[in-house]
Amino acid sequence: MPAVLEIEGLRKTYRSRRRGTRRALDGFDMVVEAGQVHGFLGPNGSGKTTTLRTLLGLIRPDGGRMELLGEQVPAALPRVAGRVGAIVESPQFFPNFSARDTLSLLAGAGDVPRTRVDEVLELVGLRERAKERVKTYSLGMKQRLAVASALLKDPKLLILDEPANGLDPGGIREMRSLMRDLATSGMTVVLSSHILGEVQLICDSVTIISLGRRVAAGPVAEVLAQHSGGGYRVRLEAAADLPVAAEELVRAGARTTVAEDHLLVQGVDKPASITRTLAARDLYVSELAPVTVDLESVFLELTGTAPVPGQHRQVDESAVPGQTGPTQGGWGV
Ligand SMILES: Nc1ncnc2c1ncn2[C@@H]1O[C@H](COP(=O)(O)OP(=O)(O)OP(=O)(O)O)[C@@H](O)[C@H]1O
Repeated sequence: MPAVLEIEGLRKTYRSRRRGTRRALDGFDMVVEAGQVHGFLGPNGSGKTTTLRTLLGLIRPDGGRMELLGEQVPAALPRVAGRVGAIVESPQFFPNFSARDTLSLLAGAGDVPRTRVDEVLELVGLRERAKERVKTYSLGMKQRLAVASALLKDPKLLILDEPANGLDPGGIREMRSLMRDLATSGMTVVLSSHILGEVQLICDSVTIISLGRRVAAGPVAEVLAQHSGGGYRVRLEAAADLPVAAEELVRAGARTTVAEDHLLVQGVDKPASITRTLAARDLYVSELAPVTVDLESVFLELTGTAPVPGQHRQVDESAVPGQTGPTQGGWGV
């Protein structure tokens, strides 16, 4: 399978008087093969958005090589832009326009035949409600409208930054089947996400980024198999004791990671040694279970941090300068 997205040694350091120097990407590599749904995973601030925005020419990198659809970017962006659809910011729509008006306007601006508007409305499941005003739409419908806008040019590659963000379980399910349908139709989909269970369900392959570097990549099953280190999930009667308990277990020789409400403990031969170590310090275990390996535990092991729901985006993230109109976040139309 040819690669439709290839990044090698990407580097980016932000320098600002107010926030000082921050190295966002530190020699990052990524490869996405054609026809896949590829999950791009990483904790808050690990460099996902910087990567996607750099690929799309919205940020200038300090070094590295990037290719989209076999052409070097940013130099070839004017040539490849028509074949890449992307949503990297929350799109803004005119609230009094309908979905059809919104897409017709974008189609007109992007030299896209009007017949494509009905096609994409059908694809994202908005045809029935296409004449209603956007302000009456649920968040899930607005997300689907955003995807529809990115699909207008019938892209070969679709890049979505946190497409399931803020959606209820029904909306997430709809987004999941939409991604799968698009991949079945031959499109390659790259989605950044912190909803790991979701990624495990819909993605063929993943790249995990931590502190601006790739820490794991490959087909989901392979990444899981390579990191089947197992271990135990440990909960305590008082969650406030987790950091102290982690210190004790590390002192006793176990590899221990602190998550929001539990510890992941690895490198112990018997679970009894965990309870014994902790009880000796008056720390009482309320639950101790072997970890079945899923993406969440691999992610935790590799990045040392649990994804925090609802905190995937930097609150201080700056807007893309110079973008106006109904789809601020849309690109490639
Ligand atoms: N405009 C900016 N100026 C200065 N630092 C920035 C800027 N944008 C991002 N950063 C910093 O660069 C690092 C990577 O941020 P980035 O937004 O790419 O991560 P992310 O993985 O997308 O995180 P999130 O999931 O929270 O959006 C973070 O330390 C962040 O604070």
